[in-house]
Amino acid sequence: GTGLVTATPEANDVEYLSPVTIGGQTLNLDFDSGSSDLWVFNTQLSRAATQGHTIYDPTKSKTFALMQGASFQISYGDGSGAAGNVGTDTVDIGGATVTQQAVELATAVSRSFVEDTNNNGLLGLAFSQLNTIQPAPQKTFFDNVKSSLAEPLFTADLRAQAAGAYEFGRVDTSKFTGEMTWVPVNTTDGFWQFTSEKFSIDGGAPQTSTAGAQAIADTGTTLLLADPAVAQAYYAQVDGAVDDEQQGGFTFPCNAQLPDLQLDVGGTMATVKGTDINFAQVDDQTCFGGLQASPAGLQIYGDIFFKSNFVAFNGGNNTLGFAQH
Ligand SMILES: O=C(CCCl)NNC1=[NH+]CCN1
Repeated sequence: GTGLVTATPEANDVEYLSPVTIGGQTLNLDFDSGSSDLWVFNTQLSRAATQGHTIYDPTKSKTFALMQGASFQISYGDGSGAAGNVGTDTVDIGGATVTQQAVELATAVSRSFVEDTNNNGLLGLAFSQLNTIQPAPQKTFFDNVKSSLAEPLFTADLRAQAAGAYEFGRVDTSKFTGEMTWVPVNTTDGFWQFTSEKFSIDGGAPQTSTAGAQAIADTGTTLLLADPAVAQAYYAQVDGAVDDEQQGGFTFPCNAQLPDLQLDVGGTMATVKGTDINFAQVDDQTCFGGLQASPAGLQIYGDIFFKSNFVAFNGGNNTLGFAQH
């Protein structure tokens, strides 16, 4: 089978939310290819924490079962996190269905999740080895649904300030232009990880940032966090750009002409449109860059990258497909 859901951007495209039906109850969740837990806001959380949120009530589901003695605790690259207990229930995403999917019920969530009232939980789409359930890690929705899909893959079609889609089981070739390039994924760390060591600016001469530099395809991260050499070289081409510690990264005059950026994905260059690199206004003249330096050694290609690139995640042969859209 297949499954298709809309991916609706929040303000400033900070994240994208998609409807998921759990035991007959539909919540909007953030699909996150950079983590591997499915957790939801639910009736166990305090009234203060759930104010404004849509919550899952396991007592109202005919198909819910508690996973005795199981718990989870997750923290994300941005410092946010959640923890709680675990059950199983029937999970449906646009027609693709898993019975007895591990559904993690938060009993504590960090402030940023409480404040983001459109976000009612996360659905992890990285590899199951990263699942945080104890005493025994559980499989992601994609791992569970994969064998029932027409093709063992899902695609992310995220758009700048417009509705996009996640699709399970097929590559809709009408969603992109040109050819799709497939690259091998290194699953050792549990991410959709690939080599990305070259870059060019506005189609200029390719430069190497760091030999062997790795990147992950991460729909759960808002920005494009690249090797510091990439960010330095890019903003050197933008008049008035500065690395502003107070703002927490590179800013530039909002009327700046932003060049396109090419990044290699497993050896083939993918383009990130300059227009997508203007992330958000931070004061009347100043804008904050969608491209920033990655703090760790790992590059994290988040939603900014996906706005220019349609990406297919193939769990059958552990490859990633990229195409401009
Ligand atoms: O945690 C990460 C980075 C993995 Cl290296 N991505 N996923 C995510 N979910 C919420 C914030 N960020």
